[in-house]
Amino acid sequence: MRYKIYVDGQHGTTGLRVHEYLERHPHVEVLQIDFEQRRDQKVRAARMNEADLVVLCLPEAGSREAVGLVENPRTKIIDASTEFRTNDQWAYGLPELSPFQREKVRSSNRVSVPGCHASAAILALGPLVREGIVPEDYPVSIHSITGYSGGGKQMIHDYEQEAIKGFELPRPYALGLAHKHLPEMKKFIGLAKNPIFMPIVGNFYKGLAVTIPLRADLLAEAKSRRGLYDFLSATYGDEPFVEVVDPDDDSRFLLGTFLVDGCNDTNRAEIFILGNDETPMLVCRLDNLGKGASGAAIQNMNLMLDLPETTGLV
Ligand SMILES: NC(=O)C1=CN([C@@H]2O[C@H](COP(=O)(O)OP(=O)(O)OC[C@H]3O[C@@H](n4cnc5c(N)ncnc54)[C@H](OP(=O)(O)O)[C@@H]3O)[C@@H](O)[C@H]2O)C=CC1
Ligand SMILES: CC(=O)N[C@@H](CCC(=O)OP(=O)(O)O)C(=O)O
Repeated sequence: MRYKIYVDGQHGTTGLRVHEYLERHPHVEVLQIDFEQRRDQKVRAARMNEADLVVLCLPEAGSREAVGLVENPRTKIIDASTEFRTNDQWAYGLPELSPFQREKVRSSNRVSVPGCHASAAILALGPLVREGIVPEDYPVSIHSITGYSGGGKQMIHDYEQEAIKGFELPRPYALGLAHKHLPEMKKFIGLAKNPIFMPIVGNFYKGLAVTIPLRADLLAEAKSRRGLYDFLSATYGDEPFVEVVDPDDDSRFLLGTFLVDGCNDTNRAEIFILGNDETPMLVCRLDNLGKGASGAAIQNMNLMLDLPETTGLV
């Protein structure tokens, strides 16, 4: 049996990538619309209500509107935007979030895809807060380096067509420290207050690494780098898409520097514990269009359709 899937926003950055995954997927049939019809509400609504599952790859307002067009009670929805991520009616699409989350996704018909920076931060820090090793009122500070495809069609255009002067250099943004991923980071890491978060966008297409330095003397339970590694690697066990890298493994660096593109073209996230025993530093890298968006959408789709979770993904 092949499930009918419709991708709304299929000509955008995330949508195109979801399409690429679906074309190689053995258990789905993709419902198409012409490029000219991509904003035609009637055509889109017809496809959505015909589908077993819809993937929304739209800005927030578009997602709100599209959800309202789905009348078929059997149509499941995955939304890639920020719109529903902290909405309790929706399952947060990070199956590795806790021992219960995979089942929650599997049994939900409304699932939101986590933000790319948020996915990396939650995977690295969430288990430590949940276990009480990092106190929930710890003053968490996070930075992230990301490729420009995270900014969608407009940012890709600005980099590749406009070649705006200044864009050849790394650019810190969200300078008011009010990035849109803060609510989901706070909620799903389990923090009492928002973390301080500042991302930097660089002159490369994709790849992302989030960094979270910790002060060992402020932890509720003393842990060396190796102690943190032991805890996190036991937490993620046999997870197919999350790897915790042994602190003695030096093979993944370039002349002592960190590579943010090390998980590109995969749905994987790698967690490193860098720094030292006094100041351990969690770093999580992923492909912002893989585990940070489109790959994650496919992983969730597999769960929601009761297919093997890794189908079509590496
Ligand atoms: N890029 C990334 O790394 C990530 C993106 N996301 C999220 O995914 C969503 C899509 O992002 P992204 O693909 O980057 O964005 P893009 O700007 O690249 O693409 C958005 C697509 O949505 C279409 N669209 C916009 N508004 C409407 C509407 N009202 N009705 C129908 N179609 C509409 C656009 O059509 P048109 O061609 O006419 O402009 C375009 O094809 C966003 O919510 C974003 O936050 C999530 C994680 C990562
Ligand atoms: C470079 C860049 O602008 N990146 C985006 C990340 C996009 C993302 O993860 O997803 P959502 O838009 O779905 O939250 C940003 O930081 O807002």
